[in-house]
Amino acid sequence: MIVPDAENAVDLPPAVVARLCDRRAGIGGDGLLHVVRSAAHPEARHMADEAEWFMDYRNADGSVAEMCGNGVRVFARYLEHAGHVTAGRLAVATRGGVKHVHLDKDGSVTVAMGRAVLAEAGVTVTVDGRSWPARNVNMGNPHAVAFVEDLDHAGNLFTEPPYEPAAVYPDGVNIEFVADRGPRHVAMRVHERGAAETRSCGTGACAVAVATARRDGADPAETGTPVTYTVDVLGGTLVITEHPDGQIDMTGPAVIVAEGTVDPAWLG
Ligand SMILES: N[C@@H](CCC[C@H](N)C(=O)O)C(=O)O
Repeated sequence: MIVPDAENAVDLPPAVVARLCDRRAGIGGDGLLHVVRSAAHPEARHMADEAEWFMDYRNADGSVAEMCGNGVRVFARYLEHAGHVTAGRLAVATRGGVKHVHLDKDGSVTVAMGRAVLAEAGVTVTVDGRSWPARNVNMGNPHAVAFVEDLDHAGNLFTEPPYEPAAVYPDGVNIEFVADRGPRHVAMRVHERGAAETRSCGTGACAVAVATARRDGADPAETGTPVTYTVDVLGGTLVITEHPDGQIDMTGPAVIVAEGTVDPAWLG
């Protein structure tokens, strides 16, 4: 859900965000993108020279997250739709730093996601009596990537699958389950921190692509050749390329599906 508020005048405490994102009592969403001018937001003022707009991202439960990969692509789509930018390249400020986005003429949106950080300390994730080791990948936000034979083995994902040691992720984690679909082609399901199962997670898809590449013995830093993975998510397909310098590009569609106004009395 996108809330335009250029001058940062709308108060969005966690309870209001959670209510707006509630699919029964509110509008419904996996998260909320508060669209604010960087200069008008205390957390983004230092990025204002580089990026005019700040994506103040909140998870569906009202918690704050560092980054949202799909969010930043649809954020750019909204800026174009509202006439703030034209197609082409633009910079968006996020809590994970400034991200460069390209609005392609074919309707797809590519974002330069930065580098993945892979940590040695992983966890073991358990669902319905099955356990898998999960790779620890940070994309600005934390991920645990588990390779499974069958995506159904991830269960219903209504609640967060238990993992240990819990201390590896003191701020919580997004958990991806990955199954092979073909050469450099995988499918994933995700349980997102602060949102439960979602139909796509962009930072998650990047974490999955990098973890899969390393599992497959592919490292662009070593070969000097970019590596591209197609990642199927429940909501569609994302294409992830890791370059020799570690930079990751993510491409996929971004569509605004509806617009409306919220009754301020309800919001109050
Ligand atoms: N739930 C995530 C933030 C949102 C990630 C997102 N869906 C994406 O597309 O990257 C978190 O708390 O880190």
